[in-house]
Amino acid sequence: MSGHLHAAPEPSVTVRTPGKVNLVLRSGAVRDDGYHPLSTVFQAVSLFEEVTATHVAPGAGISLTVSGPQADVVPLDETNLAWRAALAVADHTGLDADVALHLHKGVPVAGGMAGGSADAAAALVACDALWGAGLSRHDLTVLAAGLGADVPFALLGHTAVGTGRGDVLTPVLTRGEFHWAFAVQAEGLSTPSVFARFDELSAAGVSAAGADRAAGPTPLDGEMAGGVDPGRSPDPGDDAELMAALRAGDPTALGEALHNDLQAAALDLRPELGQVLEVAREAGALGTLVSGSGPTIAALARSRRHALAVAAAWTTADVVASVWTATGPAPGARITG
Ligand SMILES: C[C@@](CO)(OP(=O)(O)O)[C@H](O)COP(=O)(O)OP(=O)(O)OC[C@H]1O[C@@H](n2ccc(N)nc2=O)[C@H](O)[C@@H]1O
Ligand SMILES: Nc1ncnc2c1ncn2[C@@H]1O[C@H](COP(=O)(O)OP(=O)(O)O)[C@@H](O)[C@H]1O
Repeated sequence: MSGHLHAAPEPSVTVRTPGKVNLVLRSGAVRDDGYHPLSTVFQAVSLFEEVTATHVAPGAGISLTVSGPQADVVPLDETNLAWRAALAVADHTGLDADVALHLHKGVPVAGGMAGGSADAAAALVACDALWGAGLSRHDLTVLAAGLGADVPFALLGHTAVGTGRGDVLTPVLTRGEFHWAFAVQAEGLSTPSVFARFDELSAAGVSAAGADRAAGPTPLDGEMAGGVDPGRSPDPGDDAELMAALRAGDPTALGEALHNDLQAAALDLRPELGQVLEVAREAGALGTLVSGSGPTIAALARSRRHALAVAAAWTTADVVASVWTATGPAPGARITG
């Protein structure tokens, strides 16, 4: 007896996407559309979001559930970026937006590590696969950029330069594995409010290096003065030393090249972050900085063991809500089940 073998439609698809740290973030003056021109280097780290998309009855619409350590502070309605991602796939393809989404959150919420963006990227890939939409990588990237400046990077992963709003990506060659410790605060910071404070500080002529100095001496002092320059778009060519450190897999050189123009604004809004930076430096971190718009503090360590020692120093000093360790770079969106 012979017959056609039909692959049974998958009842659900699970996609894993990484959180990120910005190794360098330089911002120009705010544009007319409210966005800032950026020159940033993203590194994906091994803290992952997992989004499962499951078939539901036709006409059932979108539903959303969330699990993980901070699930209670994640919106469960159409403001959730994963929900918006499912709608974007349906709108683009003309398919019905019928899906049950479950998010398992492994990235700190509102911490400057782009967990919501990672959910959006995962939901794009999961809905595309579940519905058999057959979107190209290019289609997915365009939809991702429409959802948020950070979303295309969560698709791509690894390490990449971001220009434009941070959504125009160029992959960066790196060697080896870098070890990170992350200090997470009880309350997140809103990205627009940090950019708004950045604008105010820029207008007042306060440089990023000035705020860093207030939190203690750093190898970046002097070198980064004038990092806030509202007069021009930032130039990725400024980061040759960082690129060389990544290519060589040299964590000491990478630590010295870390820089974030939004750090002054985040420290201004949360002065207590100065102590978190200080504790990491005392624990021998190779470099420290605010991750993205904060308030998470990222510390680059010599090894996995050293990352754990930095995390332990934060816990002992009682200056954080939770500590996380991870390695980078990590891969972008992957279907895992
Ligand atoms: C600061 C960064 C650094 O990687 O990350 P987070 O710290 O949020 O993770 C990103 O630029 C955030 O990207 P994302 O969170 O996707 O931003 P979006 O949702 O597109 O924009 C939210 C708001 O942030 C501000 N914004 C964002 C990106 C940008 N290049 N300029 C901006 O001024 C705008 O006020 C915008 O309305
Ligand atoms: N899937 C999601 N996960 C977390 N937060 C989300 C999500 N969708 C929308 N949000 C909203 O976006 C805000 C910032 O989200 P998140 O991506 O975690 O931080 P950040 O932008 O600092 O990297 C949250 O406070 C929440 O209100």
